[in-house]
Amino acid sequence: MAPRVLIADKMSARAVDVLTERGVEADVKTGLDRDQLIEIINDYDGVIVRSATKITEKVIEASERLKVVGRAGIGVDNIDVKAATAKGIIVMNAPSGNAITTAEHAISMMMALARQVPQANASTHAGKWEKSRFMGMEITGKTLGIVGCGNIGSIVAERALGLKMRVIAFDPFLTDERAVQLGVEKVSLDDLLARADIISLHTPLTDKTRGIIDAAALAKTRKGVRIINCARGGLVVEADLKAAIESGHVAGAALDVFEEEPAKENVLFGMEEVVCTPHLGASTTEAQENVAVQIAEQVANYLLHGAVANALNMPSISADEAPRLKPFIKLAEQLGSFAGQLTESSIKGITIEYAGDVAEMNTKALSSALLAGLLAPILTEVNMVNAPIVAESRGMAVDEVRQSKRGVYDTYIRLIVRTERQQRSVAGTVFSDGKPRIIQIKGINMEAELGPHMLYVTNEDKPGFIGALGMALGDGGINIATFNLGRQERGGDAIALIEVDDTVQPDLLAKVRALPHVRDAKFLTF
Ligand SMILES: NC(=O)C1=CN([C@@H]2O[C@H](COP(=O)(O)OP(=O)(O)OC[C@H]3O[C@@H](n4cnc5c(N)ncnc54)[C@H](O)[C@@H]3O)[C@@H](O)[C@H]2O)C=CC1
Ligand SMILES: O=C(O)CCC(=O)C(=O)O
Repeated sequence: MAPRVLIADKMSARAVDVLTERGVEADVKTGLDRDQLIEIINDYDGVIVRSATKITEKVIEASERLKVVGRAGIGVDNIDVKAATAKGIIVMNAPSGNAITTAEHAISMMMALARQVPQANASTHAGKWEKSRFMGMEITGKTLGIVGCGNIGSIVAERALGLKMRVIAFDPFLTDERAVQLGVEKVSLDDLLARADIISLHTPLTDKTRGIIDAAALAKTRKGVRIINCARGGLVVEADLKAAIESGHVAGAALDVFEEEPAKENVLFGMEEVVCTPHLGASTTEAQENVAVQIAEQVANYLLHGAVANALNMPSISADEAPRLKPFIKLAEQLGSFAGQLTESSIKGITIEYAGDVAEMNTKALSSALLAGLLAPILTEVNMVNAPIVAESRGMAVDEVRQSKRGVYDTYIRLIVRTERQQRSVAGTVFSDGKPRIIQIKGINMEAELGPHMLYVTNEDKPGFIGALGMALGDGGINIATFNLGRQERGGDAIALIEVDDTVQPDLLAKVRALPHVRDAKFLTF
């Protein structure tokens, strides 16, 4: 029986052509509400969506037959990837097809803002001929500040340079070499805020970028600054932006994305200085055809041949090696994620040491899993398939070293990350219970299992530290699940890796950092 795929959002008809040409049955049913989708999802092996249809946990739960969810675009915010992963459903996206179009939308928004095109259009249509009302700003020679210089941000930079703008960029993971290649000046966020005439956002929405443009950030900007957001709604605190426009500090804003979408109501609606579009960044015929063809090909290849491309949650491993490799894949991802969550400047290179038995396994898959773990806290869409290419395109040197067993462990993986500022190392192994353990951090031995919520503290080995830390966490209502300690030598550098039952909020983390003998503390999730 031919596999069946549901196309649940409006997209280029080429998606249907590609599926049917390859022998996959395709049904187009758009505008379904949650219950309607739940009712029919069991009839399909695959579903392809854009951003309107939400593939929630409930939809995933209702599907016994579903094997793959395809996103005709980049962001997968509308898909519960965690729930899909838990059920063994692959989630794929089409990561590059709409980047140019979205960058062009950001440039259009900048022009519309600079010359008040939408407002002047409405006024002219109303027969007002208000020639003196609309005084614009010339773009040439102005400074554009790009926050997030990845696929889309770098295309915006290239276009802006063509418009004779000066381009500065803040992206902690932009290397000096790439900045030179693009012709942009790499700056700190504070520097960007202080210097830019126009700020354009192009980062994913992560814990670090949520609210990156808030009242505090806006207070650091030049009077008359203009803000553009064609990335994700939560990057800008909308109430703070409204206040800054009302005070006259911010001259205007152009927004394609909103904290809540579809945005039928919003605090910024109705403001003369604000230009809005309804998440149209990727809406061109060309981009929609690119992403529809790409995702249809990927979904068909998976359903017909088991080939995996651009999957966010699936390693490419053969059926034979899967059982043995699986716990080491998890270990590799955890080592990468541990280092990735701690890294705050651009990664120059990494070394992955495979020692003992693991050196004989599919280290390509392991290195991909490790890179995906390392880059996931930093980039929008990284998966085991694309992580090595992403690392390479960012000038990150990856060395693999295989060696025979050394020390007390039969086999282990060690990751060494070199950034512009420092070198960090973390090693782990898989015990006979099949569970990964961290066995060394920064050369300090320990044995720790990583849970969903971890607190990582670096400190001086001094009496009283553990009691004070336990007390601070207790006062903050945080229960400790496991407590793992290691130190270089008596009184020297020490680390604590603590599994806690709940999220450690930033104010409590600040209290932990302020404890005597503590050097730093980070909250990590796995
Ligand atoms: N409006 C629309 O219709 C569309 C919106 N998008 C959105 O645009 C955004 C960017 O997409 P891509 O360029 O493809 O992603 P990308 O992953 O290629 O680039 C993101 C960049 O942000 C940087 N970054 C990460 N954390 C940062 C931080 N804390 N501060 C500064 N920079 C940081 C990364 O280093 C990376 O260079 C995504 O949120 C995506 O979902 C994408 C397509 C269409
Ligand atoms: O499909 C769309 O219109 C939205 C595109 C988007 O936001 C994305 O690809 O991340």
